[in-house]
Amino acid sequence: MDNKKIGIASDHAGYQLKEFVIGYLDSKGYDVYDFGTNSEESCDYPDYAHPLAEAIEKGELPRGIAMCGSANGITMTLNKHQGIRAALCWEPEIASLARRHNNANVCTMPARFISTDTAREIVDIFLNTEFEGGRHQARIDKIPLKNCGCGEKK
Ligand SMILES: O=C(CO)[C@H](O)[C@H](O)[C@H](O)COP(=O)(O)O
Repeated sequence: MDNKKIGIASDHAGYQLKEFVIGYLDSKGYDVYDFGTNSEESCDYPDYAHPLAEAIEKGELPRGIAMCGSANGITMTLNKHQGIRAALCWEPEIASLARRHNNANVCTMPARFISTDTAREIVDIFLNTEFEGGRHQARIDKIPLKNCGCGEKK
């Protein structure tokens, strides 16, 4: 998979930050796939989060970045997809842990609560930090309901 490919999505609240991050990724030579939204006109984050998640699940893109106002709604939506591990990153150390311990494949950011400088730092860490595996892989393997030993197992 081409590690220079990255998907990005936001709602209206995340639009300005999305445009900033696209410009930053372009300047670093990333191949950015923009799933919208395309303005600050009010919209619904699931309409943009689901297509991004599907592209990652299908293997068309290795990872993504997404933002809404608080990042809660877009993170909740992305994590409905079995192949997505979206982590809400509001500061750099959380972004590092999201990669090292959680092998996050989508970084989400709360556009209304972080600066562009912080967002740039979070993006750099998310894109350049390796997963540590080991005990963390064993934990990730238990995230799907079918592997957790609880109610949904048939
Ligand atoms: O933060 C969000 C969801 O978790 C969204 O960005 C919404 O925009 C947020 O809920 C605020 O909604 P509003 O329509 O922008 O007031």
